Amino acid sequence: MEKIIVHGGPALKGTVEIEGAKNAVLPIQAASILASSGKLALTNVPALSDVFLMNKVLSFLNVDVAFDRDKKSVTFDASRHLSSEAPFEYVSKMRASMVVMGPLLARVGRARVAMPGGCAIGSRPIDLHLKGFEALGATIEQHDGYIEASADQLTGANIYLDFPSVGATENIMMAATLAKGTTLIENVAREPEIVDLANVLNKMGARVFGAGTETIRVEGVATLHGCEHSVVQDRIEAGTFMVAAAITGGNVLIKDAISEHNKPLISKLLEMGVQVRDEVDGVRVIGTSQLKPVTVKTSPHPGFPTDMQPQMSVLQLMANGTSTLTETVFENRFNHLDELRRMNARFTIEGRSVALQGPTAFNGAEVAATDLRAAAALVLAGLVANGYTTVTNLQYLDRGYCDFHDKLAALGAEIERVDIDADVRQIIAKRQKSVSSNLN
Ligand SMILES: CC(=O)N[C@H]1[C@@H](OP(=O)(O)OP(=O)(O)OC[C@H]2O[C@@H](n3ccc(=O)[nH]c3=O)[C@H](O)[C@@H]2O)O[C@H](CO)[C@@H](O)[C@@H]1O
Ligand SMILES: C=C(OP(=O)(O)O)C(=O)O
Repeated sequence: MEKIIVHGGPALKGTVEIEGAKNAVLPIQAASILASSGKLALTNVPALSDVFLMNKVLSFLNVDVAFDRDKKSVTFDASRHLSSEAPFEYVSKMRASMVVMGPLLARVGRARVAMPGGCAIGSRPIDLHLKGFEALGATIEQHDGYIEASADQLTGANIYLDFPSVGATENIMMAATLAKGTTLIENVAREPEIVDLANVLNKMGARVFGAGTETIRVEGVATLHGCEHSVVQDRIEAGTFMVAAAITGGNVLIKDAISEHNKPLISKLLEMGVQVRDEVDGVRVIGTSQLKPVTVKTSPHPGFPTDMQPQMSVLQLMANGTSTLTETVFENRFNHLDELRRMNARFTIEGRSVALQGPTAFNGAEVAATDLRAAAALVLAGLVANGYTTVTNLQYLDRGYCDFHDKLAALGAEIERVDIDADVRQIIAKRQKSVSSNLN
């Protein structure tokens, strides 16, 4: 078992590099299915467990996948005959593998995908994805824990999403690229990752208009081909390092971060008294010892991102006074707070809101991550806690952060990642060696 051990104290200083966005690359990987000729060649690909898993799903579907970790690149060739089934083994591990469904329907005319379950942060239904496919003319059936969608030829339609779901927008947009006629999708998600996906689809020969606004229009084309693309920077990783700089009273340049993508977070940091400024090669964040309390409410982009909520709660707990935080996107995304309580955090939850009582003198403790951003939040609290904090369940962290502890250590944090089992194996091996040398 691996653990991160962090000793609180040092103010972070220096420059940190950000990877390509997990939430952009995953649907773009799935989009490779749409290319019946040529290769889709991606650069700025983060080495994350979710990215590896999506590569496995695509290989299973008979897409040829070549990943180069050193070059941070991956190439997909989907020109062969493709299979249409994404089994439970994958979908249960990563909900985002659902986004193969739209591309499969469009390219193969059939998709059989294991029904995704909920996860720690919420029940996460997929009704909007399915309604969209049905509107495009697909027949949807559910058997033995699988969703089966089929259509000889998808046909353009007008679709209104009840909620601007990121995954549903991506799935429907991809399905519509090869549909006959025009599809109008209203009340869509407007996240930067949607824009990145639309850019790739257009490079592949699709005709997608309006990504980044509330309405997307897709004019169907007959076929799509490969292309080259560099994945957009990860605004959530960038935001996490912004909070790390702010929380420790540090001075950090987040290289190549796009401030436009992090406006809602930056606006809250400024309100708290943190200095944030655009520089030629990124965004600089300079902390303050006098953090002011703020009110934060998550909502779909361009609102405050739910994926920054757990990290933000740690910063709010450091402010001089009571802050409030309301989670409107997921129904169960306060799990990290119970762990933070073990580190001395004081708060009161009422429904979807929490009153966070600052300032907090965090104490080091043994804590366990419950999900991806909870893992990051616990490490952040450890950066300012008295003594040592040990964070376990790092499989969650690895879904979305690459070399997180190394990047923090390079900024001056006293942090280490240890493999307890490897240490135990080493101790046993050493003992065995000394026993055998005593016997000789
Ligand atoms: C891989 C990826 O990009 N993940 C992101 C994506 O997840 P994901 O695409 O799953 O998130 P959605 O935007 O779809 O979900 C938002 C809300 O809508 C609900 N909903 C969604 C679909 C549906 O058919 N029915 C329904 O009720 C969900 O339960 C949730 O409460 O957007 C989330 C919201 O910004 C982020 O937290 C995730 O990091
Ligand atoms: C919730 C997240 O991701 P996913 O939708 O992949 O679970 C996240 O990135 O914080």
